[in-house]
Amino acid sequence: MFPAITKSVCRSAGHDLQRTQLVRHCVRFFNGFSQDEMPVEETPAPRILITGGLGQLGSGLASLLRKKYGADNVIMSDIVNPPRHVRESGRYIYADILDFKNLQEKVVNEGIDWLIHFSALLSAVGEANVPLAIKVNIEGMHNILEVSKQYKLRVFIPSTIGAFGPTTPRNPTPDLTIQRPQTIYGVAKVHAELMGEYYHQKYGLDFRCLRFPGIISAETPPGGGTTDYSTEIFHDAVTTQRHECFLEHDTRLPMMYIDDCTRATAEVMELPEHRLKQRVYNIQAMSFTPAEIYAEVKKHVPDMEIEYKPDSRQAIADTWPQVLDDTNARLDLGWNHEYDLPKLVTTMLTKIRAQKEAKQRTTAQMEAAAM
Ligand SMILES: NC(=O)C1=CN([C@@H]2O[C@H](COP(=O)(O)OP(=O)(O)OC[C@H]3O[C@@H](n4cnc5c(N)ncnc54)[C@H](O)[C@@H]3O)[C@@H](O)[C@H]2O)C=CC1
Ligand SMILES: CC(=O)[C@H](N)C(=O)O
Repeated sequence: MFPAITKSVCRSAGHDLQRTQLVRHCVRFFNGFSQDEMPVEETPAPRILITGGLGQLGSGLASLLRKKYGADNVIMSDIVNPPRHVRESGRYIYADILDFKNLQEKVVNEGIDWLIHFSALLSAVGEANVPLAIKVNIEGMHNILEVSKQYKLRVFIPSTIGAFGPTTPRNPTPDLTIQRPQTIYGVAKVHAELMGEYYHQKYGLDFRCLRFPGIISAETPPGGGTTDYSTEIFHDAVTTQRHECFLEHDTRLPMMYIDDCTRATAEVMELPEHRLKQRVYNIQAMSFTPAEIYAEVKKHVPDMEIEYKPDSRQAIADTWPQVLDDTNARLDLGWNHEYDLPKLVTTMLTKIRAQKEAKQRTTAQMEAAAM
């Protein structure tokens, strides 16, 4: 259809081929190509912006994408001051998703191609501050879609098991089913799924979305959700050997280790657009109850104790799926999880024990230096 962009075309336009950013703009200017359509040998690394990067999911994804595309091409952003290790690990900028002009400025100045939108208020935090959740999760998301449309970005907005409600079939929950969530978090996510699909159909926006289960990570703490117990239990296992669980022993929920989640995100972003047969996919790794994860942890920490004290999060969990049906993601995207419950437990305990030992060594060194 279009002639392939050639180096001589770029050179004749006076652009420096070493600078991938200019090549990309040059390509778009001359040919109107999307990155998918460009000849592979000419495809420069995408420039990627992650919003809400200081949350549970951002750092792991940034680190994976930086290994693939180079540290300079992956820009983390958020509205809070980053800890030192984040500042030292690559580019970090301030980006408030509620400020549209600020977003436009960042996208243009940084030459962004892919936008990974992680800013959000999670389920429990959202219920505690509904007006702020509406602002961040709905108005902020509108800004993300608009800026992505305006600058023809490939955009990823994650959805969640929280996008389903009590009338949804819970085991298994298919991609296309009843969605009547009862939290503002869930309502906003259904809205994001529908808006993304609408922008795709009306404007051709390259919107991609995976519905994640509860995510479990050692390096970054969870941000105030209904599935947070599944990360907290590991920290308690390594410190006090006692966990007070805010869900009932038999509350089954879909869960996933962070490495599977970040890999899934990178993989869905990398696929050529024609591979996507739908814009929103469920992905599943494992499902367990608090009693089941406790039993698995106890194999490694025999003194571990658990007490069940359900709080307001129980009512939320009771409306969510127990198992997601991710057949379509496995067929269309080649999705496959690597972590099951036993592998999750050994990995988390090993990592958190190592963190604890490193902290103890640092404290000992500081005390020795102060003497
Ligand atoms: N963590 C999980 O278990 C799951 C997460 N997801 C989704 O993945 C995405 C990332 O989740 P997490 O990292 O866990 O969230 P998180 O709550 O840990 O982090 C969200 C980040 O958004 C930032 N933020 C808040 N207001 C902002 C604003 N106005 N502008 C820019 N940034 C702002 C916060 O400072 C925070 O660092 C969210 O969309 C969430 O709904 C989906 C399913 C499961
Ligand atoms: C499953 C999620 O979306 C999140 N962890 C939450 O519990 O709110």
